[in-house]
Amino acid sequence: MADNLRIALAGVGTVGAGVVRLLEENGSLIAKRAGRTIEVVAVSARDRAKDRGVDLSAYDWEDDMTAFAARGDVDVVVELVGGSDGPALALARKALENGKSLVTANKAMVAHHGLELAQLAEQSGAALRYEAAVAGGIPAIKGLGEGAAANRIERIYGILNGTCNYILSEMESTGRDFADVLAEAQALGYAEADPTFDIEGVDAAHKLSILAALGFGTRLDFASVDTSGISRIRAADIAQADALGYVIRLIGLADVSGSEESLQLFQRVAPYLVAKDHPLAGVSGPTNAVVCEGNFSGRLLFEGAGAGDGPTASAVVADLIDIARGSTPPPFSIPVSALEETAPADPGHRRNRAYIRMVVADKPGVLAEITAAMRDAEVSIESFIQHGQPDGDDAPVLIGMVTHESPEAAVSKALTLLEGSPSLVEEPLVMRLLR
Ligand SMILES: NC(=O)C1=CN([C@@H]2O[C@H](COP(=O)(O)OP(=O)(O)OC[C@H]3O[C@@H](n4cnc5c(N)ncnc54)[C@H](O)[C@@H]3O)[C@@H](O)[C@H]2O)C=CC1
Ligand SMILES: N[C@@H](CC=O)C(=O)O
Ligand code: NA
Repeated sequence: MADNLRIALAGVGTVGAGVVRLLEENGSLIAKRAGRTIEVVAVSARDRAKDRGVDLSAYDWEDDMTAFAARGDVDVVVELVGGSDGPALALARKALENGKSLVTANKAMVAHHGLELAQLAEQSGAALRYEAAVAGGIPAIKGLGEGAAANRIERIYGILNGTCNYILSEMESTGRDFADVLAEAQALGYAEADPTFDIEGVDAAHKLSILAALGFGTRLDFASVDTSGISRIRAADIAQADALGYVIRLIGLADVSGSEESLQLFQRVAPYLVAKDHPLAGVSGPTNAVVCEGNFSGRLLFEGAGAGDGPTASAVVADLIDIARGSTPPPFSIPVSALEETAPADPGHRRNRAYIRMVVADKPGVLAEITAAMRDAEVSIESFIQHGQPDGDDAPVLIGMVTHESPEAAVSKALTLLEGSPSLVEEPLVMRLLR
């Protein structure tokens, strides 16, 4: 290996340009800490002529980024393109097969193909690092995989998507519309190329599945994450949650249960009501927070910027510094062959309090019908809010109720009993209360 750590950058968008800027500005400090200079050798992106606010003229340009995998003057390929498959995956596979280390911010690719890539890295002796893929600038991968390595991790949860957190907290503090705030999050560089990945919870599910594999030592299982997003949340839900003493946050939550021979993995991404005095309630804007509970460390909380060019570049370069130092543990902390198989846990027995929002016809008997369904499903209601309807006597009304703690299966049963009822103008929305 040459004295300098020679890197090739695939993708020079929000994060890639941030990496170039960071290496320019902090290069000599980083060289001292890493023990050698991190040198950009070549770059590749879709449009060579685009103004990115950084000068790329000193670097070789490759139109085809997969060429990096074959270059003798490249030690590490840094993949900042995105997409679970396509050119990013082709490059990642080739680079690792050829023994080049890979640093990536691509959670979609790691969630879908992380085990295959980790195996390729094990076979060729290359490093695979993905700190930027989970919770942006927060050292969550390092914290969980190294800092908490002595613990059995029992539960991981947190706020894993900056775009959704920005949207929810802006709606909360300004009363602005969902669409306006989403456009702003996109302009600020927080959102994915396809923002439905953010708002429908998929991006957070990618990250949660990675954290679960790393923290629990289980095989990655993105497909079984129970995923819902924030697109159905209205200003009225935020106002009702506020009146009840809660804020709404998109939460990722995972735990393992059962015996070593039959482990069950629970993974969910969904909007939750978070009590205003809970540490996650104060997390606003594009900030993320990751909580892990270790059997000796107790609760660890990592908080910081989850999206944006600077923080994400900081995580990418931290991985490069580890590679330059030769300090790279296995991608999932233990060899892929030692990761435990799990089955998806059945959430029906989980006991929660839940907020249920319904939009109902404003006519006699509707509330009786709803409360009868709750009674028949053995769900008891703790509080209930109904707002007056400004649009006239016949317009539908929005009601919100909070249940006492009950099994999720019971709430599902109540909603099944109400299915098809002419009293319900739209499908009810259930948000659980975070414990
Ligand atoms: N923006 C953020 O705050 C964060 C982004 N990430 C991840 O980092 C990666 C990059 O994200 P951004 O920089 O935001 O994206 P971006 O869209 O700003 O940049 C993507 C770059 O890849 C290039 N590219 C895309 N498709 C290509 C193709 N088919 N062939 C050649 N070049 C191609 C584009 O020209 C551009 O230079 C993604 O995996 C994203 O999920 C991770 C954490 C935070
Ligand atoms: N789109 C993502 C970017 C970082 O992972 C987010 O909003 O969190
Ligand atoms: Na991170």
